[in-house]
Amino acid sequence: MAESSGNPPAERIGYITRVQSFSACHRLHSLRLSDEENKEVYGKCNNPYGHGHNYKVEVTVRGKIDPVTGMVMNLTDLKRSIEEVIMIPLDHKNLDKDVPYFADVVSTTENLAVYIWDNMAKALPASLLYEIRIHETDKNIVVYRGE
Ligand SMILES: Nc1nc2c(c(=O)[nH]1)N=C([C@H](O)[C@H](O)COP(=O)(O)OP(=O)(O)OP(=O)(O)O)CN2
Ligand SMILES: [Zn+2]
Repeated sequence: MAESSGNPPAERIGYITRVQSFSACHRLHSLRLSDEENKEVYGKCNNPYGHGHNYKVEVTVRGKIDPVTGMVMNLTDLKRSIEEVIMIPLDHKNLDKDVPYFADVVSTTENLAVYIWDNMAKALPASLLYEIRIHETDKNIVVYRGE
């Protein structure tokens, strides 16, 4: 039987990440630019008919490793929050037409990360959310940590 030192074990901080992919289409178009300026700024991504991505999102939470359960939080609970915050509103949707937030916000991956952060932060226990990392393509990755 391990000897207990009598002092409570030091608090250990852990980071856990759950990965979720979803498919959606969008068009990069700013209401604050003219059609010409939009074409200039966004190029092929301003195509009026849009284009799609298979986004891969990594949701990371940071917190104390509970000395009783051994968990920062139950990944099953994180999975449920991801279903509510990401899959139901975003999967197989047109971000610009089906998601009210993007009616007047350009659906860049940066803004998508902010959207997911803001809604995930409401769904999780306070101050657990650490990072949203979105792979828009194999080559384009965006990270947001609530700043
Ligand atoms: N800062 C940002 N720039 C761009 C974004 C973005 O969200 N933030 N998004 C796009 C387009 O959505 C586009 O679909 C992604 O770019 P694309 O050239 O299609 O993808 P790749 O760079 O991976 O393509 P390769 O041709 O294989 O390099 C553009 N810019
Ligand atoms: Zn795109």
